[in-house]
Amino acid sequence: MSLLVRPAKRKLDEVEGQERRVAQRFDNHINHHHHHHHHNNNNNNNNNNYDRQGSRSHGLMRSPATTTGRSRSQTASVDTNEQNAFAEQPLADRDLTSNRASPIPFDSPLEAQRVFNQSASIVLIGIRGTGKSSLAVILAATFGRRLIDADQYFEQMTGRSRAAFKKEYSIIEYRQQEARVIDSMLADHRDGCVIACGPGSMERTGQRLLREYAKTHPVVHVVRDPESIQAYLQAWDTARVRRFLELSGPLYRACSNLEFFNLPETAGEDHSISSSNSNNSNNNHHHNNNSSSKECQSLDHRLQSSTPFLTLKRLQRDFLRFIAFATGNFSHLRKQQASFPLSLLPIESRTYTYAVSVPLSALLERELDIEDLESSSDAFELTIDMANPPSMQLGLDSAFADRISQTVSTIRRHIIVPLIYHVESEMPPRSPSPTSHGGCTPGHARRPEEAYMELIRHGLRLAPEFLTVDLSYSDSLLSQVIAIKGSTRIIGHYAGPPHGWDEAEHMQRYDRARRLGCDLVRLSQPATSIDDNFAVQRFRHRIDSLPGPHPPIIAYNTGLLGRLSGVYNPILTPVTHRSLAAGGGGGGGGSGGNNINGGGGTISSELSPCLDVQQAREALYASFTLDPMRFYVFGANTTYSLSPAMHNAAYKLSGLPHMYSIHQSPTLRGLHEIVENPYFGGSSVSLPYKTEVIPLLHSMSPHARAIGAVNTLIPIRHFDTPDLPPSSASSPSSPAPAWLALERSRAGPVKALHGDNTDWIGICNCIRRGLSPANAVRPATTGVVIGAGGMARAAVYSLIHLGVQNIFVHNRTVAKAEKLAAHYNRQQALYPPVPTTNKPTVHVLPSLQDPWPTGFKQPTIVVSCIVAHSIDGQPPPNFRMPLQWLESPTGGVVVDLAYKPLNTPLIMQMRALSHRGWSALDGLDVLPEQGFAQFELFTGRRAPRRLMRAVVLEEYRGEEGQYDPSAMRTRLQRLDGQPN
Ligand SMILES: O=C1C[C@@](O)(C(=O)O)C[C@@H](O)[C@@H]1O
Repeated sequence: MSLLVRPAKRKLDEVEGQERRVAQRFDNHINHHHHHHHHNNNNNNNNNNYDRQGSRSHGLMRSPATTTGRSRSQTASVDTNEQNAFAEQPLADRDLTSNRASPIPFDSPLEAQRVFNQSASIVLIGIRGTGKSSLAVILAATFGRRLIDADQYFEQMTGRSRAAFKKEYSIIEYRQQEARVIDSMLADHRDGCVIACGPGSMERTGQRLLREYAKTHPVVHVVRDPESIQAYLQAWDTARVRRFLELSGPLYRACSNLEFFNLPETAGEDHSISSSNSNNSNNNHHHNNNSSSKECQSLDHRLQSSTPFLTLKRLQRDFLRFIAFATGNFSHLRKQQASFPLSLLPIESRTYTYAVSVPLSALLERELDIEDLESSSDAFELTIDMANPPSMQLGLDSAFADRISQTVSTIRRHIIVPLIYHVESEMPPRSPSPTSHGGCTPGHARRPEEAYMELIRHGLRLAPEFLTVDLSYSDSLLSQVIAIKGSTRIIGHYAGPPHGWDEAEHMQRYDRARRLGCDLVRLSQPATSIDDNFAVQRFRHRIDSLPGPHPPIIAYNTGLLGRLSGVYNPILTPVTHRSLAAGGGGGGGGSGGNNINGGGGTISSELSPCLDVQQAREALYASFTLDPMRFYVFGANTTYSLSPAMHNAAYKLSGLPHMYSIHQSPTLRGLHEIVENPYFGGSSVSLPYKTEVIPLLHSMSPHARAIGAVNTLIPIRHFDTPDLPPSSASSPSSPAPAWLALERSRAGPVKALHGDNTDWIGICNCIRRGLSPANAVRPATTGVVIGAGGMARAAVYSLIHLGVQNIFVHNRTVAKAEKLAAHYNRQQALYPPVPTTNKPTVHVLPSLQDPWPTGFKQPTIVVSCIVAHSIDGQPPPNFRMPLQWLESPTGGVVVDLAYKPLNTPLIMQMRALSHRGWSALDGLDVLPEQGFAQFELFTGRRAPRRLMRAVVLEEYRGEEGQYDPSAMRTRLQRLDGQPN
């Protein structure tokens, strides 16, 4: 049949050609996005790029102007099939509810194993306006995958757009053609691609093929809030979008095995910038050039740096993390995890870890601060404590599913610890269906298997690190869950009535969970007496002494009487948080035993935790299980150090009785005084001892060794520890040494010292934060480091870690720069994970008058490591970047390590270039970032990041003691949702 157009060779070549354009599209896309949010802001970089590419039909997000243009041309010919969601003719409600909008009735839910080949193509599906295309571009650019857009593919294959095709042929012919196109699109691109499918691909054949594909490939349903979708589409109203989302949800969910909620960009900087610009656009239509640049200057002043082009940063981070969890491929994530040494250890290998347990109902009903909830706990447990609202559709209510997805995305944006997804097996009291089973709190009914399973299935789609499954359900349900767990680890969970830990029942339950394949087992029951706390300890010991490998056990008593066992349960004890206590105040005890917050269909339970992290930690120290330790910053001149304030505040918030103080000494010998103290916990090392201290060390981390400088000292108390890394340990990319997991808070004589370096982590994170997606590191990326001391060495190492292959060093004394370059060029062999083709090279830039070296791209990363204040009467160096090194068309990021003063000539220079895409970060940005890792190394606990940042900004005093609280507050707000 002539209708089934065979793809012409040339057309196919064009499709192939897309690959090469990905990077370009990415840059371009960033600008689109920027325009979209800040279209009145003439401050935009890269207008050329935008104009050059703007007319091409990418199906990417567009500026409002192009959006309107596109939707008009598109809708002119779109048929009435509801699956083409956003037709010009608004759909009548009748159309929306007609059964044609519902999924074809698959007889069973999609039971994909969610275990994928590493190179398996990733498919993104979703209605229009959810951001599939941006996400596809992010994935393609990050992993060098080929990008295929289903609508474009249709056009390449048939020589016509969908719309044109439908005009020319009958709807039946169109559907046949579409079936053929999607079949070849999926089948011919099974590996190495990112495939973005809009509503046009959701014809019946498409649904069937996608379902099939989802058995072996990640098929991600992309969801977004109706407001953002509406704003993007500029069509319909929000209520209608919402209804459409609800109706189409089941269809998309039936054809996908994963789900990502694309959060709106409203927080922090982006919000403040776009809102002030929109005011502007109303009033100053004619001279918006002027006013918007003025506006930007004043914003600039307030924000210290204006960074609208960083809009997609959070989305990029969120989505890449999601993909890592979803596919179980962590190689990309691992680099980021180096920022948090504890991330490199399996959580069950650490002792006394606590999971803050947060009910969904509380998150939906109240304004809770997720970073605050997470701070200092070791995992975040979301408990689904609400019933699935009755819905017209069978299965999980679409709007409820959206809310769960949105909540999970929001949590993940703010946390760095693992996420546990837990569905309460009990139904809220007013629910119908009172099928009672053993194991329930009296007065509550257990969720019916199918209702429970729906929520579990949905949870697995969100790829949490852990998911609990209630052991009171049948073997067949448990096996089903374990069969589709993918990369998620399953905690077999049972919270039952008091039975006695010495009786056979709990052991049988544990054995059953183990037999079925649970990765961990969690058992609890209310305590009826203090003695129950010792009984559970005996039970745990019995499990620990079982022969052979067996899943770790989490066992504790609930209720006020059971708190002691919660403190001593070694891994992942569920705990509550002060801010969840109903009346506030009163700590965990106040919320004692029940967590209800005024009904609302939530579950009240005596099984909710009634202990918080601080209380648990305090109990460990008060009972002499752990010891209060002493920490220091050691240097020749550390009087102004902000580290004591930063660390002490963090200890306090985390319930750690440690103390951090300044230890100043004119010689290295001063170190002995602090190390001799049996309570010595560790020390920051300041100038000038970062390299001098090396000969005193027993061992060094691979990072510190590669850099040749140390800023963190950790005491070694047990040489016999088998895990202790020998000095010549692992490569720089290897996981953290297991001894990190050992309890760090135990006093005793110090036998030796271990050295690490976290300065490079601080620099790395600041670069990452300031680098726009358009400047993502590629083989041609270059960076400049100013200075040649210990910090400069750390800076070069950061660039190497980020994958920069050509690093240029400038120093006033050229010989020192040459020494630094030689240090790294010599130890090339130290980077086994870097393929031989892209070993980094460090070059020297002898003079600021020189042109930028030919053959190299202009730098997009600059790190300045020179002190900006006068030392010993010497004038400050007043460094500025030579203009001929600042010609990067996409700007870049500057990190200036100085913080006295904050506004160095370099920072001022770069801030003035923000309209060209430059962002600037200073010493106050770097200090907390290196401090988080240090805190983890010192304490074996997660650092309360927001608090540490806040303390640094609050305690900072400029050269003359001046302090600008509002500027500092703004800086802090900008950091929301940027945990790394
Ligand atoms: O360089 C510094 C600054 C510091 O020494 C301080 O004085 O706060 C703390 C160190 O951890 C860090 O490497």
